[in-house]
Amino acid sequence: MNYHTAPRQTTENQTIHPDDQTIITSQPMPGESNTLATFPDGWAECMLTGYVKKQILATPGFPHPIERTKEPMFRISQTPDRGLGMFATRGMKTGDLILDERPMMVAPVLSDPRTIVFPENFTEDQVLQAAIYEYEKTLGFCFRRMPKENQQAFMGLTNCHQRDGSGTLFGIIRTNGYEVEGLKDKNAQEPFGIYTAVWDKLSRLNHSCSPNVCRKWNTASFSMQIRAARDIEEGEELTTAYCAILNPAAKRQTDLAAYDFRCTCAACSDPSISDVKREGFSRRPVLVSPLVSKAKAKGDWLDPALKMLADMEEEGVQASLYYKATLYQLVMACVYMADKDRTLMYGRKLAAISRARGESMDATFTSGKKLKRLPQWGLYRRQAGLQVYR
Ligand SMILES: C[S@@+](CC[C@H](N)C(=O)[O-])C[C@H]1O[C@@H](n2cnc3c(N)ncnc32)[C@H](O)[C@@H]1O
Repeated sequence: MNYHTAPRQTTENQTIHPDDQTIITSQPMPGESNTLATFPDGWAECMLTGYVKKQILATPGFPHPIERTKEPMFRISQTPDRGLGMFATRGMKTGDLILDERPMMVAPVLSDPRTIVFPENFTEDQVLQAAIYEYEKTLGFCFRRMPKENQQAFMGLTNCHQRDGSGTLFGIIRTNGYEVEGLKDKNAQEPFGIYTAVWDKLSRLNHSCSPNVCRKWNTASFSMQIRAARDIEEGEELTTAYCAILNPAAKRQTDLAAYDFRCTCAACSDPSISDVKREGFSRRPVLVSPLVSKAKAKGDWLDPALKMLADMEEEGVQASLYYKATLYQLVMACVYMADKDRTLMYGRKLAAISRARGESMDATFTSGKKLKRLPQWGLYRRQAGLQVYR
């Protein structure tokens, strides 16, 4: 594989590389003399294309410092049955920041075998093995640039791909990597052209199909944040999702096979009820503006969304986008009913889950004054209603 190793000098960031050239670079660039002690937010050794490097450097605010919590929010310790895990060291509210961390390494999810020339008589299997061998070799260059502390932390992570020919570094990446949303090659064709990253601490999060944290990548700070997806008690294990949580249990187990464990969470242990509920979450009722629909009883506007919200909370799927969408629907129904107290109550929940997801929201639904300025606020006077489709 052809690649360019960029020196760790700040001036190196001025070098323009061709879009499709693979580069090994440190980002944010710490400069040659820095160590983790003198550059405490850390940096990632990255294997990426010239195109992605340009995107990173052009991100407004890059390199923004990472955000720190006032007190430590977690510890890493042994679980009874799933190796190490992260645990809350204090009670938290939805949206609270738990950790903002820069990765140790960023690399393509898969190396693209189409960029390598193999002997014509190679079988498909030989091509795959040779591509993995080449990829492992290139990852080695990335790895050797890491500070000693990170090399040790990286090699100490779990590797559940020790017997499938993955190679040690690739095996650790496959076990511990989270996709870095936002970094994508110019002509990305998944699974090629997308990126994954490995963290010292965040890679200790175990999986749950009812996760209690949301993850959010931020290119400006070149870091991933986790925040509480619901209220969390001190001592609770912090969990994230390694797969799409609204899929049926059987599909989730198939996706999790890549991590070499069977999920035994409540939803997987008794999927008959959970599967039906989760399937329904993605077909939630739709509310239509009162201007285009006939008046209905107020309960018809609110009850389906309230029932959906309660079911989602019982299933523990607050980290799903549909939870936020249901809350938004509830807030809008309360707006159309001119029910200020309930608008603000659900508005605060909506603001908290938006914070948890790392999505900004203005104060329209959390401040009585701002709410009055919302054009929809006056619409209830027109005596219409919200049509509910099921
Ligand atoms: C990213 S690591 C998570 C941290 C890991 N427990 C450790 O000790 O480093 C992923 C590995 O943790 C284990 N794991 C994660 N979630 C699990 C779960 N819900 N049940 C059983 N094992 C799990 C599996 O061995 C999986 O391959």
